[in-house]
Amino acid sequence: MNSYIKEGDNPDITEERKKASFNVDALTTFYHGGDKQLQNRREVEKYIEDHKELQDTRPTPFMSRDELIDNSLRKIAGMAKFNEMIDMNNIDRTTYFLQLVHVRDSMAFSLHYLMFLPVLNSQASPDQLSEWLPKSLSGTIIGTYAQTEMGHGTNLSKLETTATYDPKTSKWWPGSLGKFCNHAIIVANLWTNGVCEGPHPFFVQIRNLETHESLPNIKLGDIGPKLSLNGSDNGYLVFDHFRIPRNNMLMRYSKVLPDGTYVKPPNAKLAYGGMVFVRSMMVKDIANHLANAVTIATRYSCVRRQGEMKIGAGEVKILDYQTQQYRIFPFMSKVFAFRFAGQQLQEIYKEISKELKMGKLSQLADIHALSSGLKALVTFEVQQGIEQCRLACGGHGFSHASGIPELAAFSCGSCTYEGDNIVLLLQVAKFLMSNCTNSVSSGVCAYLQEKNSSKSSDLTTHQQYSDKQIIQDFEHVARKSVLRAFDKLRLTSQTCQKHEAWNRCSVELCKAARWHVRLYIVRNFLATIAIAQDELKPVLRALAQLFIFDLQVSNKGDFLENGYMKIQQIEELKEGVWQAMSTIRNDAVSIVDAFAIHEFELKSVLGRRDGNVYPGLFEWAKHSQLNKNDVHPAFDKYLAPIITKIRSRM
Ligand SMILES: CCCCCCCC/C=C\CCCCCC(=O)SCCNC(=O)CCNC(=O)[C@H](O)C(C)(C)COP(=O)(O)OP(=O)(O)OC[C@H]1O[C@@H](n2cnc3c(N)ncnc32)[C@H](O)[C@@H]1OP(=O)(O)O
Ligand SMILES: Cc1cc2nc3c(=O)[nH]c(=O)nc-3n(C[C@H](O)[C@H](O)[C@H](O)COP(=O)(O)OP(=O)(O)OC[C@H]3O[C@@H](n4cnc5c(N)ncnc54)[C@H](O)[C@@H]3O)c2cc1C
Repeated sequence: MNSYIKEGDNPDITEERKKASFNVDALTTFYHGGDKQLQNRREVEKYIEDHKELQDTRPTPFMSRDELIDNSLRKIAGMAKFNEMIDMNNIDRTTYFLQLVHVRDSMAFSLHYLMFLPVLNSQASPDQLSEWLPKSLSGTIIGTYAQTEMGHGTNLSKLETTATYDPKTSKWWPGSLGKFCNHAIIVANLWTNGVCEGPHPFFVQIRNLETHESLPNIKLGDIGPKLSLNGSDNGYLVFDHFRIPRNNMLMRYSKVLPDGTYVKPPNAKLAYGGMVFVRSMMVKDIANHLANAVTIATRYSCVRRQGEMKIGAGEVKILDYQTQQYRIFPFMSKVFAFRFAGQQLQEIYKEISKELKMGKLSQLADIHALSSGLKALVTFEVQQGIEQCRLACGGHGFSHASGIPELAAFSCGSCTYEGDNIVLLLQVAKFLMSNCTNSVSSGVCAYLQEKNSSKSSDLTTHQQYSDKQIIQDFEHVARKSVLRAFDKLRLTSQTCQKHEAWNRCSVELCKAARWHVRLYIVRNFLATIAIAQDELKPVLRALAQLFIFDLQVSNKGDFLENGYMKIQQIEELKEGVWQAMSTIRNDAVSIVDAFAIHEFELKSVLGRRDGNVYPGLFEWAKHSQLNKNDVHPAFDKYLAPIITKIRSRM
């Protein structure tokens, strides 16, 4: 019996659950990475269900900004009582606990956990750690990561905040900076002995630890309402010749000696490690936001009946329209593709950061390129997918009752923070160009050196399209795109300066970077489902085929070029798309059930597990302040006098 089926559920959604062709719990375990991860999730969910002080007092879309901040801090204060759930030895459970308490409200301490602690941990010297880490873990030190300025976020080399050894700019954007944190890791250009040594991180106290007032020569404030994340006080910080001790420069890798001598790090970019960490963590997390949106759109599409396919036969579930399936299912498949890529990226990051800690830097460029590429491509695709899921829900999708507007607003920030996506794709392109010049490329770039690649695809039918053939075809397209950009850059560089040539080729370079990342995702998706248990292979294969075939059909020009594929082969791939969607249709609700997203996270009337949407919408509307009185006071105040005057003249 499917554990998702319960008494009182909407009959349409129950009918869907009875169609499942696979074991939902088995897919949940596979999707979440095993029993231990699942147990972590269940513990956290039960814990929060049992502790009201960790829950929202009312749906957050009805809250003002002050209420959001209050709600966020109340839950943080509540969490402080439950520090048994903050276990640095069980990061997965701790991260989920933080995420399920705050969901998409972005709590006032996001940056403390997401960047301040990791950067301190990785950039501070052992002595600095022993002094600052215990207070930072206990919460007496609350920090943020303040790198971006009003005038500079991307171009770190031109940061105007200077840290002059013994010698005015504003930091702008950092989360929690405005009102709540009392410390910050400040990234500033270091000047010592009259030389600029580039961006470096500094540990800076910014508020009085007793009164919490801004320290002298520091101005702090909130930057104002944003598209989302309004539960966080993204702020500004103005330094005016603020002095800090030499020892407040994080000195694990580089140092300034008492006489001002600068000791170089093994690699200047080790100082950027915090950004690589967050980019590596973000991908799996942002894929989960797409999983939320796909869950909402899929479940709602099974309880929403609209229009008759056959006159007189009664209105159909909108998920029976092929167009509705095509709006949702490709993004359902992307949830798996991006989650598996994000999972793999976190594993790679963990391995490489161990090597970096031991001073082995050979993989630094690789992890920078991989984390930048996946962050740039996945955040953009997720933003597109959440919007399609909103559109799939029609008018109710536009209401905060659906949960989708909050998801859309939250996810789109990820295309900008932690590095603008275009800027990061250009970083991947730099990495690729340098691998084009290498005589031998290893790892993720080995395909660039393939000299005897096939001149045409040997795809026959989509049923027989093997993993090997798929990867060969994607390697062909990615290699062609990268080498075309390389040749364009080489030729352009013969007619103008290097930086101008780079700019004139930058669109092609971004296209090449995207194909490189897509190849990585496709390869990883196929490898991941190859190790799944047999009973899950059919549904996972259908999802992988949908992801891959739709990607090829949507970019058919790249596959048709130079006759690599024939139009008949593209038509064959289209058939594969329709076939995959038809296979997925009967399992759609069970696939999203397998994401096992708790109602606290989904925050959606349309996507609720029981499918009882319409009664739920009325319950939701009762929270509106406008419904406190039948006649709104503003009517009596402004409109009634005018209407009375008009009537008196009639
Ligand atoms: C659990 C997950 C939770 C997810 C979220 C939860 C919700 C929380 C809500 C909100 C959180 C928001 C957090 C956001 C925090 C921030 O936004 S922090 C600020 C982020 N800022 C950036 O990312 C700035 C982007 N700009 C840059 O990184 C650099 O300026 C640049 C890469 C664009 C350019 O670097 P630059 O040094 O100026 O010049 P280049 O010549 O391009 O690079 C020189 C060489 O250095 C290599 N490199 C560059 N960056 C890195 C790096 N990070 N790591 C390693 N190597 C790097 C680059 O490849 C060049 O190498 P070569 O010389 O060998 O080619
Ligand atoms: C929700 C949110 C939270 C944030 N939290 C923090 C935080 O906690 N700490 C922190 O330090 N920062 C934070 N930031 C700032 C964020 O990191 C920057 O906004 C981001 O790095 C982009 O930099 P920018 O704003 O300077 O954009 P810009 O670089 O000004 O981007 C504007 C446009 O210029 C283009 N562009 C810029 N440079 C180039 C180039 N070299 N080549 C081609 N095109 C280019 C971009 O592609 C983009 O289209 C946050 C931002 C947001 C939205």
